[in-house]
Amino acid sequence: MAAAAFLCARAAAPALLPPSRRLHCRLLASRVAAAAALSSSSGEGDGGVEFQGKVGFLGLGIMGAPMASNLIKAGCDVTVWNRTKSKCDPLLSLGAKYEPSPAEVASSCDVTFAMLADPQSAAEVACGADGAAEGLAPGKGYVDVSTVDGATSKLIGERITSTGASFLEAPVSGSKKPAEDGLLIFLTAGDESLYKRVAPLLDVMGKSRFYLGDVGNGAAMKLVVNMVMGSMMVSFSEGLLLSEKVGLDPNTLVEVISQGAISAPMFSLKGPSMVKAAYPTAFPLKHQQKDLRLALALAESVSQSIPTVAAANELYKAAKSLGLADHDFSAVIEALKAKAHSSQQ
Ligand SMILES: NC(=O)C1=CN([C@@H]2O[C@H](COP(=O)(O)OP(=O)(O)OC[C@H]3O[C@@H](n4cnc5c(N)ncnc54)[C@H](OP(=O)(O)O)[C@@H]3O)[C@@H](O)[C@H]2O)C=CC1
Ligand SMILES: O=CCCC(=O)O
Repeated sequence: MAAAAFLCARAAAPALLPPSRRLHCRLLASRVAAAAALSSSSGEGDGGVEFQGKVGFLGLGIMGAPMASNLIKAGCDVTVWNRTKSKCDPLLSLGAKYEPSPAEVASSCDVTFAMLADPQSAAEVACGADGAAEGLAPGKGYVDVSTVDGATSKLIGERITSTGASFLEAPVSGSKKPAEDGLLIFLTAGDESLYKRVAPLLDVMGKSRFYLGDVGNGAAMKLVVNMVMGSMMVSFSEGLLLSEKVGLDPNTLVEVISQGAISAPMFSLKGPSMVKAAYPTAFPLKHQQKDLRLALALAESVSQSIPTVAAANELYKAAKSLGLADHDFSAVIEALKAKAHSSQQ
């Protein structure tokens, strides 16, 4: 059965909240104006929207740090934890509190977000020793925004709900810059009341949110989006290299693409630095390859053939073996260059 889905753009968010709700997390200044405009029609008298409760954040990498930072800047009471403790320091300077384990964060907060690297780390932080589940209890919520497969998400969800707490999966579309700008797209599934409860927080960190039904649907949507993105990047890389080889200026190709039907922000954003063989990391190549691996398993589970993705995955694997795992995923072009070089010899 197709998942029931609904989308809420940010400006519509305050209308979801009962007028009586008094939440303690003030929205960013830019959002207060939108909230105030809506509050006059929804009956909210104070012109602001607040979240009631303390917010935990586990995992302060490229994505987690700016997301937590936006919550703090919006006035939320945020407690952080990261495996490498030093990454907490910039957040502590902004006013965050620190707890020494995921369990202690979850126990001291009403809602805890997790933004971890992969299925293994997401499961470990949620369900392992001193993991978040050990600090959860009825009335609390756990929101996993990492990109994982549906089976891992379900496993995490079962452990979380066994404590009496609620679980929402909410992977994000959008990279480092949208995370910094509070413009992510949340692909949520799981407990719908938790979804409604954390909506004001999602609206601080993102520009839109989809509720997709049962746990697993958010993970699946995210993997489908990222498998398209990973294949697009490979195709774009092939185009850049071919244009150069036949004597065209690849910068002109980037410009031509930007004006036509296949225009995409990703090409305009990454193209100019790819031409210069520079790959400043926004989305690490190792995570893109992880997502292709998970998308291939998802396709296999329903006997769907995705040969383009399978071919793209091999190139990302080759790029990893060239030592490019921590570079931006656009560095996959280097695997194509290496292939061309070895076939010339
Ligand atoms: N970067 C992007 O553009 C986007 C990424 N994503 C997804 O978001 C997630 C995070 O991505 P991103 O922030 O880029 O990744 P990073 O690699 O920058 O951060 C990964 C985080 O996971 C933590 N971590 C890794 N392994 C463990 C472990 N075994 N135990 C505890 N913590 C661990 C890291 O801790 P430590 O600091 O100690 O290493 C760090 O906090 C991934 O699932 C990714 O696919 C989704 C959308 C966009
Ligand atoms: O998972 C990473 C997604 C990156 C993006 O959407 O730009």
